[in-house]
Amino acid sequence: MTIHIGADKDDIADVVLMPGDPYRAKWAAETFLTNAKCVHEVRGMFGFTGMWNGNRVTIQGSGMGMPSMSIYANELIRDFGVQTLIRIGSCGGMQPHVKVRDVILAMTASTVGTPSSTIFKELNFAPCADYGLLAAAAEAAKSMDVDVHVGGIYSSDTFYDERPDLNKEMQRHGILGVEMETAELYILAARYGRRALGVMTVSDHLLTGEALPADQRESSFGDMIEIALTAAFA
Ligand SMILES: O=P(O)(O)O[C@H]1O[C@H](CO)[C@@H](O)[C@H]1O
Ligand SMILES: O=c1cc[nH]c(=O)[nH]1
Repeated sequence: MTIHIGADKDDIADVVLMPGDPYRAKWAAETFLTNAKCVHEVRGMFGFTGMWNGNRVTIQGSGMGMPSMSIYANELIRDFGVQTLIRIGSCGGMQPHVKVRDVILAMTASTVGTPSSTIFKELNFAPCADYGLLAAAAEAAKSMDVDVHVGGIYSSDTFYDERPDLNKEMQRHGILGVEMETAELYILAARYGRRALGVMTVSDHLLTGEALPADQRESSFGDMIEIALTAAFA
């Protein structure tokens, strides 16, 4: 049990899926897992543990933004011994060929800064996905006939952006989408020798202004969850 995760150590599986939205965690657990049990609800940031295809899985909300992700990922890794962490998030599309509801597999996550920036100082560390998870997720998406893109994403510190020039530079350099957590997840996985991947569904588009409503962001992104589960146990 930690300050932010009120579960016993045995309640958390070795594989954890992490949506930003705790209600996406609830929906995913109820939809994809058998015998899903809510293992804690500290701050309403639910954790559920259940079975998928004979494998034990936890789905734990991360909250929004890298400081929140850092708290949950640190505790999952350091206190609960979690080995595989897969973000199942939403993101904004940044390229014309990336459409709303497409799935993005984040090979890398560029940032302005993360909670870990203070330790890197002048270094520009390159946060990247675990290759095995990335390859397995790409294979799963292909076999499911999902519209998937593999490439770089941008993990922003802000949702309401006062620096539109940063998004423009990311777009100019081929970045596929923007979200707010993956870079710090990749850095923590690298630091502690764990496997991590960011799988995101495009919920809105920076070029077209399209945007899905909150209820669809919570409970309709099933393809990415199936991709994440398949990759975790490939
Ligand atoms: O839908 P989630 O997983 O929370 O992800 C995205 O949505 C939130 C912003 O609305 C940020 O957390 C961003 O990363
Ligand atoms: O962080 C996010 C998430 C979804 N859409 C965005 O534009 N940004």
